[in-house]
Amino acid sequence: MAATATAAAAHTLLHLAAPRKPSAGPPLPPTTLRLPGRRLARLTASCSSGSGNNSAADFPNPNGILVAPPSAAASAAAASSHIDVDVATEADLRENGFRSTRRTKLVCTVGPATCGADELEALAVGGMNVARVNMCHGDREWHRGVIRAVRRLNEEKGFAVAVMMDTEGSEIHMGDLGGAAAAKAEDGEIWTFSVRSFEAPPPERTIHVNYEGFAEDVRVGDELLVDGGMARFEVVEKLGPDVKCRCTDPGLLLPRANLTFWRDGSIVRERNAMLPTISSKDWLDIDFGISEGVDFIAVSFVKSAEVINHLKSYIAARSRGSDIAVIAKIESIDSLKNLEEIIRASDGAMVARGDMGAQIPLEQVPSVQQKIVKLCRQLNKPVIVASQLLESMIEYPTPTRAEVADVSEAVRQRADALMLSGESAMGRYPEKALSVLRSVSLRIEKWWREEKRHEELELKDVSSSFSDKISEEICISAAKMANKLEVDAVFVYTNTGHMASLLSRCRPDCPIFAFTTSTSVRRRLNLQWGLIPFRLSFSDDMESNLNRTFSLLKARGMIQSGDLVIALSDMLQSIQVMNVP
Ligand SMILES: Nc1ncnc2c1ncn2[C@@H]1O[C@H](COP(=O)(O)OP(=O)(O)OP(=O)(O)O)[C@@H](O)[C@H]1O
Ligand SMILES: CC(=O)C(=O)O
Ligand SMILES: [K+]
Ligand SMILES: [Mg+2]
Repeated sequence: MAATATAAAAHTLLHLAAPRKPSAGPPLPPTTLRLPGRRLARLTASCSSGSGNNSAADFPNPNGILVAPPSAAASAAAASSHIDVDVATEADLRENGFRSTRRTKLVCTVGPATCGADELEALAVGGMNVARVNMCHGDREWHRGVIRAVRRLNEEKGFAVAVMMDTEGSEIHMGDLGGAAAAKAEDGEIWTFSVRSFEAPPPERTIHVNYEGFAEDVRVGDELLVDGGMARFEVVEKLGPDVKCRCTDPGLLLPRANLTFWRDGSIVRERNAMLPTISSKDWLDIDFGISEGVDFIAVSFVKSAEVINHLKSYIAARSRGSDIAVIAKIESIDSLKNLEEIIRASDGAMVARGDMGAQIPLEQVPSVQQKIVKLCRQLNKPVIVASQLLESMIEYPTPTRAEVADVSEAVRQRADALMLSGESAMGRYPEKALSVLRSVSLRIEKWWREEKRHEELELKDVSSSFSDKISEEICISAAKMANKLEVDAVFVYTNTGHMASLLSRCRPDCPIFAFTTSTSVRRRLNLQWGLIPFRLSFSDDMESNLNRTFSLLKARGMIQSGDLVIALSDMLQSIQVMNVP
């Protein structure tokens, strides 16, 4: 790896054998920090004449983001066919400048409000990194349509949206209300909860329950909570398969809402705990997900690491060389008991606050969230904070102050990703909700950097092999150097994505450009904090990789001469600091 430094570039190689402190290397040119954002914003504002490859991003959309018109995107892609970057990320780069691109990733649940091609495209343009489909709702044909529409969007319009399939899991929930959007339960009303199946629509004030042991297990006097307390009932009478309940807290019943029952102030779980985490229907859904090539499978109501290991071997056996990542949803008491082993076994985790809030007292949810986010970062697993982030936006076009504060806190905790549920699945303002997540993330991330609140989080060793340990130490050092030298970006060349995730774990001040040869690794990296994934074919020769990357990115106006960059690769295990020639 001879450093054939270009005359213009100060080029430092830090070899492992003879490590030198960054300050001991040849002097770097003064770090005149550029503001590529301003430069590019000006450029794009005036480049309708089409200055070279920059003409790809000239369209202000209603969200104020610059997007490529399809034809220009296609021609830009053809012009630099060796590097792929998501068009929405490229727009973010141009709008905000690359030091200020959004680091927090955004997951949107797709539902009836967003399953059309235009709505999906609007979400992709608005910054959706991952589209989630929830197998609790809709049938496989519906989900197939959504997954294929996302793939088409990626292929035809240049996005890199990943797909997450979320399993139904076998917790107790209500039926689908015979197609009604919701039902209202009023104080004092008597409702029947029954294990009978009904022809749609069910009789008035009657709710189907999916759990056969329900009528056996509840007792008169038990409290029945819908969606963790959105409505509350008391069991007054048992009549064979029917359970009569009086509404004690009025509320809205949504299709397939989760049910829990409580006795003497504790949740009743004996039989519930016997249900398998992955039901037969879930296995069929998983087969479906594998055959449709989803990027992530999120497992609902995980209880132990065992089920994650089982699923991972199942996926490996069903699809050799598959890149499907398994996300553990932390939403049950058992998952909290076995938290560390579950997260270690998984490829990532979700703080599923909806069901979690039905199983533990609500006031414990915030501290549990913080604990899970921290632990995931320690163990180098991406973590998603989910549910009710902007709940009021299901109906209203602006969030409450409290919701904005909640989103800010998740961003401040440096969670990898935030998720929309009902807001994007069936709300009235999916795009607005997404744009609130985007703008709050950007603002809080900027505030954090300006305040230089580098939290002194001591990162524990996560690697088992010596070679992985070297990678880990390189990433920690590179992130420290990046902050101290105020570099513009870290470039990482990675085949598996591992080195990119180790860098993301350090949460450096600058963005991380992650180059990988595989489209599926690239989509998977979309869930991780601060990573800007590119697809690029590269070789073992770092010198030529760098030169090629520089010229490709320069041609697209994404970097310019003089930008200060740290480059890493998982082939060479080296750190290089250089200015873009
Ligand atoms: N594919 C779909 N078809 C119809 N409605 C949907 C669909 N996906 C989501 N929804 C609606 O959006 C709401 C929120 O969706 P989401 O899947 O995030 O929530 P959830 O059902 O509470 O999640 P989970 O079951 O994983 O805990 C659902 O309650 C449902 O009403
Ligand atoms: C997302 C989810 O499953 C929950 O919050 O319960
Ligand atoms: K689910
Ligand atoms: Mg849930």
